[in-house]
Amino acid sequence: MVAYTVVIPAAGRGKRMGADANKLMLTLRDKPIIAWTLQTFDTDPWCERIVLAIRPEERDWFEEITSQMKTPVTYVAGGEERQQSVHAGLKVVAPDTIVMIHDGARPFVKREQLHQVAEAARQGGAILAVPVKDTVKQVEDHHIERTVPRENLWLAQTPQAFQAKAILTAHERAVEQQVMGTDDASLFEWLGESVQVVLGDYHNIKMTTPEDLLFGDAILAKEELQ
Ligand SMILES: Nc1ccn([C@@H]2O[C@H](COP(=O)(O)OP(=O)(O)OP(=O)(O)O)[C@@H](O)[C@H]2O)c(=O)n1
Ligand SMILES: C[C@](O)(CO)[C@H](O)COP(=O)(O)O
Repeated sequence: MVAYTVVIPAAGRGKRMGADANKLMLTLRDKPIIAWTLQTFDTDPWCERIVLAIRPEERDWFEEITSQMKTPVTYVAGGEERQQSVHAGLKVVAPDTIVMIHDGARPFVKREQLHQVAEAARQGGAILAVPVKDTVKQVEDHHIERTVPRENLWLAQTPQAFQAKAILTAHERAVEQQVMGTDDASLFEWLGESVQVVLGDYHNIKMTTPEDLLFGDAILAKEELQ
Protein backbone atom coordinates (compact mmCIF):
# COMPACT_ATOMS: atom_id res chain seq x y z
CA MET A 1 0.00 0.00 0.00
CA VAL A 2 0.99 3.63 -0.56
CA ALA A 3 0.10 6.76 1.39
CA TYR A 4 -1.68 9.53 -0.48
CA THR A 5 -3.22 12.98 -0.23
CA VAL A 6 -6.72 13.42 -1.64
CA VAL A 7 -7.94 16.58 -3.39
CA ILE A 8 -11.74 16.74 -3.26
CA PRO A 9 -13.41 19.32 -5.55
CA ALA A 10 -16.56 20.42 -3.71
CA ALA A 11 -17.16 23.94 -5.02
CA GLY A 12 -19.76 23.23 -7.69
CA ARG A 13 -23.21 24.78 -8.00
CA GLY A 14 -25.18 21.60 -8.72
CA LYS A 15 -27.10 23.13 -11.63
CA ARG A 16 -28.12 19.73 -13.08
CA MET A 17 -29.40 18.66 -9.65
CA GLY A 18 -31.72 21.63 -9.65
CA ALA A 19 -30.85 22.37 -6.05
CA ASP A 20 -30.75 25.99 -4.93
CA ALA A 21 -27.69 25.21 -2.83
CA ASN A 22 -24.53 23.12 -3.18
CA LYS A 23 -25.80 19.63 -4.04
CA LEU A 24 -23.16 18.15 -1.71
CA MET A 25 -25.23 19.57 1.18
CA LEU A 26 -28.21 17.41 0.17
CA THR A 27 -28.69 14.44 2.49
CA LEU A 28 -28.78 10.70 1.92
CA ARG A 29 -30.18 8.88 4.98
CA ASP A 30 -29.92 12.14 6.96
CA LYS A 31 -26.21 12.63 6.22
CA PRO A 32 -24.94 15.16 3.63
CA ILE A 33 -23.50 13.66 0.44
CA ILE A 34 -20.09 15.21 1.16
CA ALA A 35 -20.07 13.65 4.65
CA TRP A 36 -20.37 10.18 3.11
CA THR A 37 -17.51 10.95 0.72
CA LEU A 38 -15.27 12.44 3.45
CA GLN A 39 -15.95 9.49 5.78
CA THR A 40 -14.32 7.05 3.35
CA PHE A 41 -11.08 9.01 3.34
CA ASP A 42 -11.15 10.00 7.02
CA THR A 43 -11.33 6.31 7.99
CA ASP A 44 -8.53 5.26 5.63
CA PRO A 45 -5.19 5.07 7.51
CA TRP A 46 -3.33 5.55 4.18
CA CYS A 47 -4.98 8.93 3.58
CA GLU A 48 -2.53 11.48 5.03
CA ARG A 49 -4.38 14.70 4.24
CA ILE A 50 -7.64 15.90 2.68
CA VAL A 51 -7.53 19.03 0.53
CA LEU A 52 -11.05 20.39 0.09
CA ALA A 53 -11.79 22.91 -2.67
CA ILE A 54 -14.89 24.84 -1.64
CA ARG A 55 -16.69 28.12 -2.15
CA PRO A 56 -15.35 30.35 0.66
CA GLU A 57 -18.87 31.41 1.67
CA GLU A 58 -19.61 27.74 2.50
CA ARG A 59 -16.60 27.21 4.76
CA ASP A 60 -18.51 27.36 8.05
CA TRP A 61 -20.91 24.71 6.81
CA PHE A 62 -18.05 22.38 5.75
CA GLU A 63 -16.17 22.95 9.00
CA GLU A 64 -19.17 21.62 10.93
CA ILE A 65 -18.34 18.27 9.30
CA THR A 66 -14.54 18.34 9.09
CA SER A 67 -14.09 19.54 12.69
CA GLN A 68 -15.24 16.04 13.77
CA MET A 69 -12.68 14.31 11.55
CA LYS A 70 -9.22 13.05 12.54
CA THR A 71 -7.47 13.40 9.15
CA PRO A 72 -5.86 16.84 8.64
CA VAL A 73 -7.94 19.00 6.29
CA THR A 74 -6.67 21.91 4.18
CA TYR A 75 -9.20 24.25 2.57
CA VAL A 76 -8.63 26.04 -0.74
CA ALA A 77 -10.95 28.31 -2.70
CA GLY A 78 -12.51 26.52 -5.68
CA GLY A 79 -12.90 28.15 -9.07
CA GLU A 80 -15.67 28.64 -11.61
CA GLU A 81 -14.79 25.33 -13.30
CA ARG A 82 -14.00 21.95 -11.75
CA GLN A 83 -10.53 22.04 -13.36
CA GLN A 84 -9.75 25.32 -11.57
CA SER A 85 -10.90 23.90 -8.26
CA VAL A 86 -8.69 20.84 -8.67
CA HIS A 87 -5.74 23.02 -9.73
CA ALA A 88 -6.13 25.14 -6.59
CA GLY A 89 -6.01 21.98 -4.52
CA LEU A 90 -2.96 20.57 -6.30
CA LYS A 91 -1.00 23.73 -5.52
CA VAL A 92 -0.97 22.86 -1.80
CA VAL A 93 -0.02 19.18 -2.19
CA ALA A 94 3.59 18.14 -1.53
CA PRO A 95 5.12 17.51 -4.99
CA ASP A 96 6.76 14.17 -4.14
CA THR A 97 3.59 12.38 -3.01
CA ILE A 98 0.80 10.41 -4.65
CA VAL A 99 -2.28 12.58 -5.05
CA MET A 100 -5.78 11.18 -5.46
CA ILE A 101 -8.39 13.50 -7.07
CA HIS A 102 -11.92 12.48 -6.14
CA ASP A 103 -15.24 14.21 -6.78
CA GLY A 104 -17.05 15.23 -3.62
CA ALA A 105 -20.18 14.13 -5.53
CA ARG A 106 -19.07 10.46 -5.58
CA PRO A 107 -19.90 9.19 -2.05
CA PHE A 108 -19.81 5.44 -2.76
CA VAL A 109 -16.22 4.71 -3.75
CA LYS A 110 -14.84 1.60 -2.04
CA ARG A 111 -11.64 1.72 -0.01
CA GLU A 112 -10.02 -1.26 -1.72
CA GLN A 113 -10.44 0.51 -5.06
CA LEU A 114 -8.81 3.65 -3.64
CA HIS A 115 -5.82 1.54 -2.72
CA GLN A 116 -5.66 -0.12 -6.16
CA VAL A 117 -5.64 3.29 -7.89
CA ALA A 118 -3.03 4.72 -5.49
CA GLU A 119 -0.77 1.71 -6.08
CA ALA A 120 -1.17 1.99 -9.87
CA ALA A 121 -0.28 5.70 -9.71
CA ARG A 122 3.24 4.80 -8.65
CA GLN A 123 3.87 3.96 -12.33
CA GLY A 124 2.05 6.99 -13.82
CA GLY A 125 -1.60 8.08 -13.95
CA ALA A 126 -4.43 5.76 -12.92
CA ILE A 127 -8.21 6.12 -12.85
CA LEU A 128 -11.24 4.07 -11.91
CA ALA A 129 -13.52 3.33 -14.85
CA VAL A 130 -16.28 0.93 -15.83
CA PRO A 131 -17.11 -0.59 -19.24
CA VAL A 132 -19.99 1.00 -21.14
CA LYS A 133 -23.15 -1.12 -20.82
CA ASP A 134 -25.41 0.52 -23.41
CA THR A 135 -25.04 1.03 -27.12
CA VAL A 136 -23.45 4.42 -27.82
CA LYS A 137 -24.64 6.71 -30.60
CA GLN A 138 -22.99 9.83 -31.97
CA VAL A 139 -25.85 12.29 -32.49
CA GLU A 140 -26.03 15.57 -34.40
CA ASP A 141 -29.20 17.66 -34.27
CA HIS A 142 -31.20 14.77 -32.77
CA HIS A 143 -30.22 12.36 -35.53
CA ILE A 144 -27.85 9.42 -35.28
CA GLU A 145 -24.64 10.06 -37.17
CA ARG A 146 -23.11 6.69 -36.24
CA THR A 147 -23.01 3.90 -33.71
CA VAL A 148 -19.74 4.00 -31.79
CA PRO A 149 -18.16 0.53 -31.37
CA ARG A 150 -18.31 0.02 -27.62
CA GLU A 151 -15.83 -2.87 -27.13
CA ASN A 152 -13.16 -0.39 -25.97
CA LEU A 153 -15.38 2.30 -24.42
CA TRP A 154 -15.20 2.91 -20.68
CA LEU A 155 -16.86 5.50 -18.44
CA ALA A 156 -14.23 7.37 -16.42
CA GLN A 157 -14.88 7.81 -12.72
CA THR A 158 -12.85 9.20 -9.86
CA PRO A 159 -10.54 8.80 -8.01
CA GLN A 160 -7.88 9.68 -10.52
CA ALA A 161 -4.40 9.35 -9.06
CA PHE A 162 -0.99 10.66 -10.09
CA GLN A 163 2.44 11.68 -8.86
CA ALA A 164 1.49 15.12 -7.52
CA LYS A 165 4.28 17.00 -9.32
CA ALA A 166 3.33 15.47 -12.69
CA ILE A 167 -0.39 16.26 -12.56
CA LEU A 168 0.30 19.79 -11.29
CA THR A 169 2.54 20.32 -14.32
CA ALA A 170 -0.26 19.09 -16.58
CA HIS A 171 -2.68 21.58 -15.00
CA GLU A 172 -0.18 24.42 -15.31
CA ARG A 173 0.48 23.64 -19.01
CA ALA A 174 -3.29 23.46 -19.59
CA VAL A 175 -3.69 26.98 -18.13
CA GLU A 176 -0.86 28.28 -20.32
CA GLN A 177 -2.42 26.71 -23.46
CA GLN A 178 -6.04 27.39 -22.40
CA VAL A 179 -6.86 23.66 -22.52
CA MET A 180 -9.94 22.51 -20.57
CA GLY A 181 -10.78 18.92 -19.75
CA THR A 182 -13.75 17.40 -17.94
CA ASP A 183 -11.44 15.15 -15.98
CA ASP A 184 -7.80 15.29 -14.88
CA ALA A 185 -6.63 12.25 -16.81
CA SER A 186 -7.50 14.07 -20.07
CA LEU A 187 -4.87 16.71 -19.25
CA PHE A 188 -2.31 13.98 -18.56
CA GLU A 189 -3.21 12.27 -21.85
CA TRP A 190 -2.92 15.63 -23.64
CA LEU A 191 0.73 15.76 -22.51
CA GLY A 192 1.22 12.27 -23.96
CA GLU A 193 1.46 10.62 -20.53
CA SER A 194 0.20 7.11 -19.86
CA VAL A 195 -2.92 6.53 -17.72
CA GLN A 196 -3.89 3.08 -16.46
CA VAL A 197 -7.51 2.03 -16.01
CA VAL A 198 -8.45 0.21 -12.80
CA LEU A 199 -11.83 -1.59 -12.93
CA GLY A 200 -14.26 0.45 -10.86
CA ASP A 201 -17.74 -0.28 -9.69
CA TYR A 202 -21.16 0.68 -11.03
CA HIS A 203 -22.10 1.78 -7.49
CA ASN A 204 -19.49 4.58 -7.72
CA ILE A 205 -22.00 7.00 -9.23
CA LYS A 206 -21.65 10.76 -9.38
CA MET A 207 -24.62 12.48 -7.75
CA THR A 208 -25.51 14.72 -10.71
CA THR A 209 -29.27 14.74 -11.44
CA PRO A 210 -32.26 14.27 -9.08
CA GLU A 211 -32.75 10.55 -9.83
CA ASP A 212 -29.21 9.93 -8.57
CA LEU A 213 -30.56 10.63 -5.07
CA LEU A 214 -32.89 7.64 -5.48
CA PHE A 215 -30.04 5.44 -6.73
CA GLY A 216 -27.88 6.64 -3.82
CA ASP A 217 -30.56 5.78 -1.28
CA ALA A 218 -30.89 2.29 -2.80
CA ILE A 219 -27.11 1.76 -2.65
CA LEU A 220 -27.08 2.69 1.04
CA ALA A 221 -30.07 0.44 1.74
CA LYS A 222 -28.26 -2.48 0.10
CA GLU A 223 -25.08 -1.80 2.12
CA GLU A 224 -27.13 -1.74 5.35
CA LEU A 225 -28.40 -5.22 4.47
CA GLN A 226 -24.82 -6.57 4.17
N1 LIG B 1 -16.40 24.86 -10.30
C1 LIG B 1 -16.51 23.61 -9.78
C2 LIG B 1 -17.40 22.66 -10.38
C3 LIG B 1 -17.49 21.40 -9.82
N2 LIG B 1 -16.75 21.11 -8.71
C4 LIG B 1 -16.88 19.80 -8.06
O1 LIG B 1 -16.53 18.79 -8.98
C5 LIG B 1 -17.31 17.61 -8.73
C6 LIG B 1 -17.92 17.10 -10.03
O2 LIG B 1 -18.61 18.17 -10.63
P1 LIG B 1 -20.18 18.13 -11.00
O3 LIG B 1 -20.79 16.82 -10.65
O4 LIG B 1 -20.31 18.65 -12.37
O5 LIG B 1 -20.74 19.21 -9.97
P2 LIG B 1 -21.40 20.62 -10.32
O6 LIG B 1 -20.48 21.41 -11.18
O7 LIG B 1 -21.83 21.21 -9.02
O8 LIG B 1 -22.69 20.17 -11.17
P3 LIG B 1 -23.39 21.00 -12.36
O9 LIG B 1 -22.45 20.86 -13.55
O10 LIG B 1 -24.68 20.25 -12.53
O11 LIG B 1 -23.53 22.41 -11.87
C7 LIG B 1 -18.35 17.98 -7.68
O12 LIG B 1 -17.99 17.40 -6.43
C8 LIG B 1 -18.31 19.49 -7.65
O13 LIG B 1 -18.60 20.01 -6.34
C9 LIG B 1 -15.88 22.04 -8.13
O14 LIG B 1 -15.22 21.76 -7.13
N3 LIG B 1 -15.77 23.27 -8.70
C1 LIG C 1 -14.30 13.73 -13.35
C2 LIG C 1 -15.53 12.98 -13.76
O1 LIG C 1 -16.28 12.61 -12.62
C3 LIG C 1 -15.13 11.73 -14.52
O2 LIG C 1 -16.27 11.09 -15.03
C4 LIG C 1 -16.46 13.84 -14.66
O3 LIG C 1 -15.78 14.19 -15.85
C5 LIG C 1 -16.89 15.11 -13.94
O4 LIG C 1 -17.75 15.81 -14.84
P1 LIG C 1 -18.60 17.02 -14.26
O5 LIG C 1 -19.44 17.53 -15.39
O6 LIG C 1 -17.60 18.02 -13.74
O7 LIG C 1 -19.43 16.43 -13.16
